[in-house]
Amino acid sequence: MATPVSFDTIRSAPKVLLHDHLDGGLRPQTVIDLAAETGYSGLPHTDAAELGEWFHRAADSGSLERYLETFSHTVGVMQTPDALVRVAAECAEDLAADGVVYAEVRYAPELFQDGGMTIDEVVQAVQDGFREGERRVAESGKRIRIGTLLCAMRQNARATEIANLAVRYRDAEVVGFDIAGPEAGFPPTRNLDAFEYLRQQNAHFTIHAGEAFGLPSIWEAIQHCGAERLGHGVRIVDDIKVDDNGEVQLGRLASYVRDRRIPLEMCPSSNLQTGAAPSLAEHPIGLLARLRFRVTVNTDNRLMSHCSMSSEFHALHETFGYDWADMQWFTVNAMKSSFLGFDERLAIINDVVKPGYARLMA
Ligand SMILES: O=c1[nH]cnc2c1ncn2[C@H]1C[C@H](O)[C@@H](CO)O1
Ligand SMILES: [Zn+2]
Repeated sequence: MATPVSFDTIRSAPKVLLHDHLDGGLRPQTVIDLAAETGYSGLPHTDAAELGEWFHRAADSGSLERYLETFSHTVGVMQTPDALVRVAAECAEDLAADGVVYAEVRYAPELFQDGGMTIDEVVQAVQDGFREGERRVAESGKRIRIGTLLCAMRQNARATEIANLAVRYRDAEVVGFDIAGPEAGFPPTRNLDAFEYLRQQNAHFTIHAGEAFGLPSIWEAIQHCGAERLGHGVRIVDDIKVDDNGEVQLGRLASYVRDRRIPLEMCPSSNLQTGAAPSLAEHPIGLLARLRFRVTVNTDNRLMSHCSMSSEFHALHETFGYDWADMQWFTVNAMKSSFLGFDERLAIINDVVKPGYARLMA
């Protein structure tokens, strides 16, 4: 008989995470410890439970801009190499404890230079932290692999420099590039040089698009910039019509995204907080999964959204009735869409993901 689906059994299932921000996933106690160690005095609370609650409430703002304001505190305490090593190592441990077997964790190196670190020192510290975290996880008898994506912030003008950094560290588990930050007023085409450079280097990139802004942003990300995946991409539903009889009609852009199997890095809890979807029941993931878009499930910011891969899967199970087969589908979708090489993706799917779900479904 199949294992019943519950939060605890979902935690034991192998999961793959493609969209998680390093500076959005700190443990509240770590924020407090690092603030004390580094002399950061701006925290609204010094009790871990209260601080965790504060992040969640403050991020629950209905707007992406206000949601992003909460990052000033996490970024504020991540300005030394030691802080970055600790945050990255704990990130690997927390994800592994939640049953994540492969993750692509992203961050913007340019945000961590206030204390004088060079951009290379930032990347090296984060890489050291992830390797340390992977080692601790292996010691505990589990296994996780973490690739990183380097983000450039839309509002700054350093995309080409950060793209170059991603290429320089591509053989050290930096698997790709992204642009993040406020979407309205900062179209991805501002960074065309960076995307052109990455394509010439045969490098991988995703773009946050179609979260706070609609179809033009998605269209630019794919057709002008050449994004392989879409961060969020929820607004692709604006190009899908469902009539009163339930008949579905896809516009040209939605068809293109589905036909080309362009992965959607969907982050349901985050979308509820920024106002990109009104409720989980009305979240476009239901329709997009039913239409067999290449949907993946992600956390975005575990601290701000007070979530994990397991809590996202569990909420989706309760809302849409997704079962183990659906969770395996999301997980295989994610692994197929990762920026690892083909052989490595296949090995994780065949050796880890499929046997894990087979056990749960047996
Ligand atoms: O959902 C998001 N949309 C756009 N930008 C975001 C989102 N979540 C986090 N960020 C920003 C804030 C972080 O400081 C930055 C790099 O991780 O990315
Ligand atoms: Zn994001």
